[in-house]
Amino acid sequence: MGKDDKYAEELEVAVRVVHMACSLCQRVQQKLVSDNGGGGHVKSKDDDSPGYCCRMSSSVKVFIGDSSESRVKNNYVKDWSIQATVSLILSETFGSENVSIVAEEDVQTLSKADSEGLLAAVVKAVNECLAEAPKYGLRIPDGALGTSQILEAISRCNSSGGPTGRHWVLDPVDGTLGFVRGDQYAIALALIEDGKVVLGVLGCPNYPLKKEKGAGEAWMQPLIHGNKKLEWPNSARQIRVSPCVDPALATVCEPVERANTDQVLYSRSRSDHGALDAFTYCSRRTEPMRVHSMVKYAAIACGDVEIFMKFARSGYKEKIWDHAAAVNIIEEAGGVVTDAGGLSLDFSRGLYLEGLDRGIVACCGARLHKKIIAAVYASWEASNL
Ligand SMILES: Nc1ncnc2c1ncn2[C@@H]1O[C@H](COP(=O)(O)OS(=O)(=O)O)[C@@H](OP(=O)(O)O)[C@H]1O
Ligand SMILES: [Mg+2]
Ligand SMILES: [Mg+2]
Ligand SMILES: [Mg+2]
Repeated sequence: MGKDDKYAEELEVAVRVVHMACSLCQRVQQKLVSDNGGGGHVKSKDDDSPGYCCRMSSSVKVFIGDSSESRVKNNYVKDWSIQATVSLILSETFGSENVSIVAEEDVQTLSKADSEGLLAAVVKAVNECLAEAPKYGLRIPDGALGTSQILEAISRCNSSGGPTGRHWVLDPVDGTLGFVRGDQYAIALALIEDGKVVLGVLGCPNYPLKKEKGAGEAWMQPLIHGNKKLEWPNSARQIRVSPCVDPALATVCEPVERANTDQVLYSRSRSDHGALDAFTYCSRRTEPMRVHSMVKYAAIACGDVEIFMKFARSGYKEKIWDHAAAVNIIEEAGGVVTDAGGLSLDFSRGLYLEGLDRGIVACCGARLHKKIIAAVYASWEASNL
């Protein structure tokens, strides 16, 4: 989160609306986990790619895979609901003509004739969520909202960002698999102005709060379940990245799903060239911390781990909503995030992180980052010999 006064109102609203979204997600996840007896039914993509299955409740069978056809849409009710809620609150606060939103979910599936049930569920969830808004100190539209208003709110999030102007960037729920497993997920809202991320808020309802340190311009605070005085920013405490500069002592944070990461650079670096292996190099001390979602970045920002590297498989283009809020928080907490070539991520070129060199390297500080980039180069060059 940037604390620049220029964005004080935006940050205030972003924190509050992400709180509301967390509250919605917690209700849904608790029900999900209790219905399926603990979330342990979900198989990973590694086990059964691409169409592994998960039982969400006694009556619903869920298929999750890489293609949208195999997703069970019910699981996206919360995503659409959060997207609608954020869109409505931002429009109400700043005026819809001033609000441009880039967000993950589209409205097509929901608008189809056979999606009446889904749409009804979204309308119900949004109205329930909005009813809580005053407790979070947020202004809401008058009266209960109907389907057309909610569809409109979701479809308004159709901006594709770009190099000029202000654009909100939203991932309503990041880490879908973590969510259905009853595990880690995140709600991510950022503001980009003229191509730069100027504030980011990450809601991580299942991430434990423990560290008592910090001095940066990033904060973490416990989730507050809407009461008259939302204790933001009073109950927030500043966070700071780990001071570690030695790769041999650093802990790496990894995705849970190996299918989401390259394994290209990873396996190349493990070939017989005797090359420095960037991955083993920086994970000698402990086992990697494997968590779903942008919580990986949050873990660096608050000093729990030191390194996160993501080298997506070739052909996969990273979307800005999967990184914007988290990158801002790491940087404000003293960390560094670049591509594998050492250049800053470019949020100014639309929906995707265009021009990304191989992948993303996030570290707790510049000194460690420099060493990791050098290690990645060494692995890369050796593997291309
Ligand atoms: N093939 C592939 N390669 C790389 N990245 C992908 C891929 N497919 C999906 N995604 C994006 O990854 C987001 C989830 O990543 P995670 O780090 O949470 O994955 S993991 O659950 O820890 O394995 C996930 O975000 P959400 O859709 O918001 O959950 C996707 O944006
Ligand atoms: Mg995501
Ligand atoms: Mg998402
Ligand atoms: Mg998704």
